[in-house]
Amino acid sequence: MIETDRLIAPAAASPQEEQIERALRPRTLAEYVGQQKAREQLEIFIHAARKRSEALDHVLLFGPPGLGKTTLAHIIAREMGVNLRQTSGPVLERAGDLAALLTNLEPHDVLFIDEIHRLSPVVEEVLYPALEDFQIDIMIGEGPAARSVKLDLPPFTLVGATTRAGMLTNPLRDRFGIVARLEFYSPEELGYIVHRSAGLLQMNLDAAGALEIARRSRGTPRIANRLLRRVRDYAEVKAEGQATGAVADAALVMLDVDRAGLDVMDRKLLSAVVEKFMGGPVGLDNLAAAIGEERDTIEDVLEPYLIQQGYLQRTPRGRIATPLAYRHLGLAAPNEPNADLF
Ligand SMILES: Nc1ncnc2c1ncn2[C@@H]1O[C@H](COP(=O)(O)OP(=O)(O)OP(=O)(O)O)[C@@H](O)[C@H]1O
Ligand SMILES: [Mg+2]
Repeated sequence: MIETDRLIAPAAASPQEEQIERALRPRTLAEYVGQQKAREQLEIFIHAARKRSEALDHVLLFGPPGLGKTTLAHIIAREMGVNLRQTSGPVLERAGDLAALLTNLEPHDVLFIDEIHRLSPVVEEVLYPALEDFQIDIMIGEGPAARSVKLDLPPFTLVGATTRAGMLTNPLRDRFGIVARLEFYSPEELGYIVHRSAGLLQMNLDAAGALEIARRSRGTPRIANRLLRRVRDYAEVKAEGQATGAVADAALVMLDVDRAGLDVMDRKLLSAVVEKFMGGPVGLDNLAAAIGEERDTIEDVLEPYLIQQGYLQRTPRGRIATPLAYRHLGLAAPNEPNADLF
C-alpha cells in the first residue's frame, strides 16, 4: 500500500529517484515536450535577450508538482548559456543567505528559487530591490556602529517556481516579467515522453504500452516515468522484457492504478465526498480529517487533476463530487434521471 501511495505521489520519492529523473530530464527547449504556450513564449524572450546581450527577464513558473518546472529552469539557463544557482524558499532563512547568493552571481546568471511562495518576509524585502534595480542594501556591523551599504549586483535572472501562484505576495508576483503556467500533459504528449524515456532506459516498449502508461499518469511526466520503470520491472519478470499494452495494463492493475489513471488516494477522496458528505459541498478541513491527509496535499497534489478531469468541483461553499465521480465509483449520481433503477 505504501508503495502504491508513493507511485502516484507527484513529489520525487527518494534521492535515487531524483538521480533517475535527472538522467531522463530533457536538456533543451526542443527536447521539452508539450507546454506549447510556455515554450513559445520562452523561445522568443530567450532569443531576444541573447540578441541584445541582456539578462533574461525574471520568470515565474507555476503549476502542480512533477510537470517540469525545475526542468524548465535548467533549460532556461542552458539556452541562455549561463550558470544556474539553485535554492529554495524554506532554505533561505536569513537576509544574509540571499545576499551571499546574489553577490556571487555572474552577469546574466540564473538564480532558481524553488517553492518561492515559502520565502520569509525579511528575505523577500531584500529580493525586491535586487530584482528591480540589481542592488541590495545590507547591514554591516551591529548596534550603534551598524550602517547600511548599497551593493551593486550583476544583472541576473530570477526563475521562481511554485505550485501555488495564489500564495505569492502581490509585490513579488508583479516583479516577474514572464509568467508561465504549466498545464497537465495530454496522453499523446506523455506517450512521447514515455517513449523517449524507454529509449534512454533501453527498454522494449511498444506504442500500445506507451499509450497505456501515458493515459494513466495523471497528466504528469514524473508519474509517467515512474510508472514506466514499474512496468519495466513487471515486463522483465513476467513477459521477457516485452512491454506491450496488455503487459502495461496488467502491471498498472497490480499497482492499483485504475483504468482512468486514478489511484487509491484519488478514489479515497472521491468516495469520502460521496459517501461521508453526501456528494458535498464539503470544506477542505473536513475532507482532510475524513481521509487523513494534509490540507496542502489535497490542494496541491490530489485536487488539481481531479478538478481538471471533471471529477470534482471547487465552489465557494466547498468541494462537490460530479456525476462523473459517482459513475467512476460505480454509483448513480443523486440527480441523474435513472438513479432509482440502480
Ligand atoms: N516537458 C517535459 N518533457 C519531458 N520530460 C519531462 C517534461 N517535464 C518534466 N519531465 C520529466 O518529469 C520529471 C519531473 O519534472 P520536474 O522535476 O521538472 O517537475 P517540477 O515541476 O519541478 O516538480 P516539483 O513541483 O515537484 O518540483 C523530470 O525529471 C523529467 O524527466
Ligand atoms: Mg521541481
